[in-house]
Amino acid sequence: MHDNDIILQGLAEQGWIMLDSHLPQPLVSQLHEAAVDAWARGEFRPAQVGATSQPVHRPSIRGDTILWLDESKAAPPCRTFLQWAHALQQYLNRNLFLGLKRAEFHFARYDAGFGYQKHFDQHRGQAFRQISLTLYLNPSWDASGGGDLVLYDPQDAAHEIQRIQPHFGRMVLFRSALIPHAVLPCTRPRWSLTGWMRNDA
Ligand SMILES: O=C(O)CCC(=O)C(=O)O
Ligand SMILES: [Fe+2]
Repeated sequence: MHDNDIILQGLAEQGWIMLDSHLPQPLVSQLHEAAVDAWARGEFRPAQVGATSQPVHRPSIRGDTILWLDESKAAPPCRTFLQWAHALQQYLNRNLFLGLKRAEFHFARYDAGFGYQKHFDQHRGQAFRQISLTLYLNPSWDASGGGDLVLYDPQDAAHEIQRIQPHFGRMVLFRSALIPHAVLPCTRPRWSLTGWMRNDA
């Protein structure tokens, strides 16, 4: 089965899917380098939580620093990634009828000791995020690094359904409205590229 079909089937039938090595390894390496370079230049900002009108910085809830990708200014590997994501968005639209209109992505870096408490990716009263996607950018990660993504049961948010280590090149997609999830605290810096496909223009 083609990888896009696997993504489609996972999202349609269980609400989430994990893939290893879906994107070419050199591209993932270049994305990692782009993230580290931008971070070293001081371009990352503390992530915030809450409604867009009054977001707040609460590192005990959400401890990452992020950099939103801007297609017009993005480095070549970021553009390649955004183009790939756009093609996937079209494919999902043709097959899942989600009415996806745009996508937004940011690099994220969790420093040692930080994670992200259990949450949904749809903000209250703003149900625009339909598909969540995270690509992990951590060369030679192992279990001692912590930082698992934990997915919980849509029917019972106390019940874990999956723990996912943030290995290099691994990608997770899930239905933003459906899957409660958390990032466990990591023990070393944890890099990712995360974003959402949305149904607003
Ligand atoms: O990095 C991850 O594994 C997930 C991050 C996340 O849940 C988010 O940014 O909303
Ligand atoms: Fe999330």
